Formats: sequence, C-alpha cells, structure tokens
Amino acid sequence: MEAFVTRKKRKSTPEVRDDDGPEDVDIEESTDVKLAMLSSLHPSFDQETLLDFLLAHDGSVKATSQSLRQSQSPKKSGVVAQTSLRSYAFTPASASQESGPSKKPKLLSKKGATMHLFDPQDISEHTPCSTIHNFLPPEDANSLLLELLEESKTFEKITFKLFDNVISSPHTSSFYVGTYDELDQQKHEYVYNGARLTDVRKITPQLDKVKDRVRDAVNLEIEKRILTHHSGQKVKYQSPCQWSPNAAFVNCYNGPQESVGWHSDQLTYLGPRAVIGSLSLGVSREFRVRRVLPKDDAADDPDAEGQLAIHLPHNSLLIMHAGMQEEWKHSIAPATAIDPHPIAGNRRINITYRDYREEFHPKYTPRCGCDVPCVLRVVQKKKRNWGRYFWMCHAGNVPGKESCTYFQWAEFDDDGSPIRKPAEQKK
Ligand SMILES: O=C(O)CCC(=O)C(=O)O
Ligand SMILES: [Fe+2]
Repeated sequence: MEAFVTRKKRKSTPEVRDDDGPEDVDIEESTDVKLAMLSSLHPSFDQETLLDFLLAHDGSVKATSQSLRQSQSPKKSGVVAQTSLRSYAFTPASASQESGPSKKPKLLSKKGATMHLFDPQDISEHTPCSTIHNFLPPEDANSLLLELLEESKTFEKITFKLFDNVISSPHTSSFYVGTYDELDQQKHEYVYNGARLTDVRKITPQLDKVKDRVRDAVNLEIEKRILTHHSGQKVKYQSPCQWSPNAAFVNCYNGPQESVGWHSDQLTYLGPRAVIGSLSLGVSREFRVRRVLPKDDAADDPDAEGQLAIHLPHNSLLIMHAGMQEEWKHSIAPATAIDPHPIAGNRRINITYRDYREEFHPKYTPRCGCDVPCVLRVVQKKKRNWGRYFWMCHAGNVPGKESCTYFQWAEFDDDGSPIRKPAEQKK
C-alpha cells in the first residue's frame, strides 16, 4: 500500500532542526510516486513505457495521463524463459575478481533493462533477498491458498483522491493481526499515509498455522545472511532479537494487469533495517527490485538502476533482508501473459508477514504539530545525509492536506532501538 502515497512539495521550513534540515532529505514527489499514480490510472502500460511518457511530458502526471489515454497500443512486458544467471551473466574475468562474499560480480543489468532471476542462489547473491521454493508441504500451501482466495473475495482496492481523480491501487488487499486488541489498535492508533486502515481482520486459521514456520525459516535465513554477506556481524541498527511476525498484509492480484508500483515498505512500525517474510501462492509473477542510489552516484554509473526480476512461483517464500527497504525499491510488474494456476486461476495471493516492534508503537514515537504519530523515513536520493532516518508529519502524504512541517532526525542505538529525548520518555 505504500506505493500509493502522494506527497506535496513542502512549502515552509520545519519547526525542528539541528545541523541539517529537510532540504537535505528527499521529500519532494518522486518519479516513483508519479509512476505509481500513472500505473494505477493506466494499468495496461508497463513501467518503462510510463516512464518514457512521463519524461516526454516533463514530469507532469496530468499531461502524461492525457497522452496515455489517447494512446492505443500499450507496450507490455513479455514472458521470459527460465534460466540461471550463472550460466551467462558474468564474464569469467569479473567472476575471478571476487575477493570475498560481499564483493559481487557486476550484473549485466543496464539502466532501464531487466535481468531475470529464477535461481535462489542468483537471487541471494545479487539482491538483498533470499528465496525458498516449495516452502510449505504442498497440501498446506493449497489449504492456505484456498482460504485466502475465499477471503480475497471481499478485499478492496485502496483508494485516495488526487486532484479530481480517484486513484485506486492496482490490486486488492487486507491486513491481518493476531488478537482483537491488536485489531482495535490498528484501527484507532496506527496511521498509514495519514489515514487509518479500515479493513483490518483477525488472523485466519491457515495464516496462523503457517506463521511459525515462516518465523523459523526467516530467522534461519537471517543468520545465514549475516554469515555469508556480513562476516558474521549483524548490520548496524538491525534488531538482535528473533524476528517474530505479528501482522500480515495479504495482497491479491487478479489477472496479469494487476500490479503494485515501485515502493519501499514503511519502516514506521518495523524500525530500521526491518526484515519481511513474503509468501507467494497461485500464479507466478515477477517481483522486481532495483537499487536506489543517491542521484550523483546513479549518474556516474549507467548500470546502477537496472532492474532485477525475481520470479516467484506458487509456494515460494521470499525474505527481504535488513537494508532492503532503505536502499532498494520493489514492485510487481504487470504481465502480458500468465500461466493459470490449477487452484487460483489467474490470481496470485501474496502474504507479507511483518514484525511490528513494541518500541515503535505509535504511543511511543514522536508526534507532529497535528498531534499525529509521525512517519519514519530515510534519505534515499540525496548524497548528503544519505541513509539517515527522520520522523516527519504524515499530512504531507494526504492530498489536499498541508503538512504541519514537523521534521526531526531519528536516533537509534546499534540495535535499532529509538534513543528518546527526555521529553519523549515520559509518554
Ligand atoms: O506482492 C508482492 O510480492 C509484494 C507486495 C508488497 O510489496 C507489499 O505489500 O508491500
Ligand atoms: Fe512492499
């Protein structure tokens, strides 16, 4: 759902500052947000075509949208055959230059081009994700799929108003938590893009049954990742605690055109360096990832922002590791064609299990001048302050509502726990 955020340019100076201010972060409406809007309005066009049109119209969503409405023949992404990247992506010379597990050979993924990854080893080496195919016993995967297909009949698209248009997410979803108390808190205390969730449900029997399996597999993958990619040391700000999912977003993509635009998942309630476990059922679709580099670096390196497409078949678990939400974006691209699934037909169900951390409960996090708990974001595009976290007012995400301009750099200890100023501690 984070993909449908709209942000207005900030108009005034924030009330909280220290050495650097919000002009050093990237809170203007980004190309990704514009692409997400266009994708929602014109789901039959692929992201590359939308970007071409957007650039041709000087970044104006309105002009692009008008032009797309007149265009008859959208270019769509094609279906690709399964290959292993290792068989062709690297030259032997580049492979032999590897000096350690964190030095990866360069991908042949040029800016704008897509490299397709099917093989778990390729995925783990070249993206901040790992995957486990055939994750559940087949009958358990099918029971979960059947249960969620039934649930998804009452899922809705997330909608919001932008100027004169009602934009709706190009897929449907719902949110599940473990207890009625949590459900109540989600509806009345948590804030998402400046609004409350309306569709929050109690975890279903099959979702609950699978949760502990996901938890155990994700914790093993986290340990493995720390060994293979980080020399046995967890990443700075990564929580040292066991990952323990207590909430799940369930998405349904009904048909090849349903999608989700480029986004990073919000860290507000998960904390920095969050890990997310994502289980895919039904039709196989492309989960695309691309690194977000500070603008100057991206300009220096033409290969930098190439996309990688991770193919997620029925019953595959994808783990988004610590740092992915800060440094990469992801999307589900519309497809030209899909192979129907024997149970799901044209539908794909995706469950993202999440660990909502108590210390990030909105009763503890900073509140802005509107007296609403802030959103936690990270500087992704500006070189100055790149990777630095900050709290800001949600209202800037709500079309038609001015932000109260609240801004505060976020401070965490090495384990990602918020360092509170004395005034905040008494809450
Ligand atoms: O459907 C997927 O695999 C990804 C969904 C997603 O990115 C999200 O729910 O934030
Ligand atoms: Fe996401």
